[in-house]
Amino acid sequence: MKLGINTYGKNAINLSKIIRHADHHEFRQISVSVQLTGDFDAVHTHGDNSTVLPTDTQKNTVYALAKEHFTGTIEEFGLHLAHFFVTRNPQISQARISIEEHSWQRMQFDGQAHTHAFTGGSTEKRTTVVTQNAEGPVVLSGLKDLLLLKTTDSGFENFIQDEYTVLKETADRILATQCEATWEYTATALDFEALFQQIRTSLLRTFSEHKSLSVQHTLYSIGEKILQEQEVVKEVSLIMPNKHHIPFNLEQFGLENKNEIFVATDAPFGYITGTVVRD
Ligand SMILES: O=c1[nH]c(=O)c2[nH]c(=O)[nH]c2[nH]1
Repeated sequence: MKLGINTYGKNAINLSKIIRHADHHEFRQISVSVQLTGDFDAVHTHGDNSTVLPTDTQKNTVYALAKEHFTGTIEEFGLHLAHFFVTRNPQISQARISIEEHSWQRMQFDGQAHTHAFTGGSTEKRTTVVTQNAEGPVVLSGLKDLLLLKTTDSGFENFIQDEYTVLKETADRILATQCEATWEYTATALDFEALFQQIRTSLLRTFSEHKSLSVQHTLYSIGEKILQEQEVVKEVSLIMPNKHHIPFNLEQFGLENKNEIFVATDAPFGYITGTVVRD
């Protein structure tokens, strides 16, 4: 017997930061997960902890480095953390830093941005996964739990009809999803803030404008557009569950449902995933 693939680290390190400017505050809230890979055979086979950087220390390192180094994007902070763990510990061959950022919006009153009060509650999170090993760092960025819905320009027709098919073809349905998108960058010295905003806007624009023949069709179109617009993106992966909205049967009450009244169902749901790559 021998040890196979193994990793260890601290998950869900919950960190908030106030960045205090003279006339206003910024507020950031992130969750960081550290996953380390390396030569840890003796740790497992002999209980030899001499090479173990405790997960508690990993957590403390994240808080301590946040003071100086979490000043910009989560990608930059992830790059700093991954570099720190790999360069200080020869036994660690790879550090993988995952960060999710919660969205807090500054309150606005009469067109004036409040200096230190925010609203939260949006499900959407910005994400990054930075992996550093002997080949250098790689940055994947993305977003998750972005709720999207459109009320037309979506249909689903011409699918297989067999003895178990009851689904009606439709040329006009609600398209709704809880989108997760991840894209891989080809470089690490990038304006991650500007790129994120451009890619997110592109995703929303394609979702809204696309004449969708299926979720799969829209997924591909979103990925294709991002790759056309952004040279520094190598590939785009999307997870787009189909959040079904089923027309409610009003005929039982002598009423006609002109595609106006629906029941949103939680489960089961269609689960559509795909990666769009360059040729
Ligand atoms: O966009 C869709 N893709 C499917 O594969 C599918 N299957 C289904 O029942 N409804 C849908 N909708």
